[in-house]
Amino acid sequence: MNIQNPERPEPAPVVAIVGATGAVGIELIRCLEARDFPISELRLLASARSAGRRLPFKGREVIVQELTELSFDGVDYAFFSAGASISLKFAPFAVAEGAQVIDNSSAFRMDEDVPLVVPEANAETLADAPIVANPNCIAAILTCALAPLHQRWSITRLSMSTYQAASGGGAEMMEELREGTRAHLANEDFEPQILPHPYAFNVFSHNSDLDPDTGHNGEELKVIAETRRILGQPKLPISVTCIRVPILRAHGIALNIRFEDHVCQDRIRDALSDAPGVRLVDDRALNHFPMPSDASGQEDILVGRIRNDLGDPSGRTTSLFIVGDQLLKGAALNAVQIAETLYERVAVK
Ligand SMILES: NC(=O)C1=CN([C@@H]2O[C@H](COP(=O)(O)OP(=O)(O)OC[C@H]3O[C@@H](n4cnc5c(N)ncnc54)[C@H](OP(=O)(O)O)[C@@H]3O)[C@@H](O)[C@H]2O)C=CC1
Ligand SMILES: N[C@@H](CC(=O)OP(=O)(O)O)C(=O)O
Repeated sequence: MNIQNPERPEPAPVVAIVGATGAVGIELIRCLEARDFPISELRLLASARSAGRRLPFKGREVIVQELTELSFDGVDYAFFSAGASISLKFAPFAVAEGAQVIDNSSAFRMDEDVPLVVPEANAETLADAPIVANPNCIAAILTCALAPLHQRWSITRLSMSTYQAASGGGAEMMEELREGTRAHLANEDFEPQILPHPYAFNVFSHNSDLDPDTGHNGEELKVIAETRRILGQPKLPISVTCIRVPILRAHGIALNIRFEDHVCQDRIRDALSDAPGVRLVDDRALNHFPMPSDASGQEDILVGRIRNDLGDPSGRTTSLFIVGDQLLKGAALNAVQIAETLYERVAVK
């Protein structure tokens, strides 16, 4: 398939997506199309189960191929979105073929040689490196919303609880929520397959493995480590509790930010209202604040409920609520923004 864009330098890149049939993979295809990323060939890769499936791209259908070690011949950009073990095994083959890897999994995020990038927060760290990592979805949404504050004022502590949607767990978890809800409403038995608990009309601790020493789950530990790395503050105190909620799509974060000094709420509002990738939703009169139903399918992170934390008598803590579609800014959109920046660099050389 040749889809040449006459506005861009030739030849346009060959792009591969590993995990193209997954929740993130499908959004990657949509993002590449919506943002008109220059592509001469789109190679869609997944497991043998999906080989032969057809997925739409720019008014055509692209046939999904089984991922193998030989899948990366001639590939310029390889987006990996099929889990850490697949990235660890196959990214080296993509790199060996000269491809730029942009990895959505957790495989390389804490590797010092691999930039971990949210363009709004730390674009300056996007060095030329064969693999660039896309953060955990909560870390990406959080740091995108924090960037305009972090760039102006010194943050000395973060404390948060998350409200994580089914989409964070992929296509099968979304299906489990749909099916579990349908069965619950029909008063039928339903045995969860993906999650350890009934999902419909329920709320529980994030399903990642618990660390026996700290009692934190894997998601919480990733949020702490990755947020510190993206903000360039390796010792920033962060308290986090990650919770799974029965929402199909878009994660919420109830957040308290402590600054070094008092920062007036109007200045915080001003900083957020001008920030790229952020939309202020903070209407006290209408009690309208960020919601997953407003954030789903949107590129922007919604931020609101901005107020002084009355629990901190020093007046240095601000409370707010963030909601972002983690399939977009937490994954596909962020990855495509990284690729766009890298491609622009190549194009001007
Ligand atoms: N969901 C989210 O919000 C976020 C996810 N991520 C990361 O992105 C990755 C994908 O997540 P998500 O899309 O949600 O997951 P899904 O379960 O929805 O999709 C998984 C994808 O991986 C493919 N896959 C699985 N096993 C293999 C294999 N052996 N060989 C080739 N392809 C395989 C699947 O193909 P098939 O259909 O053939 O089984 C499918 O395309 C994960 O690493 C996740 O941690 C990162 C940030 C946010
Ligand atoms: N763990 C997130 C999704 C995600 O970002 O995963 P990972 O950090 O493994 O890529 C969720 O369950 O909602």
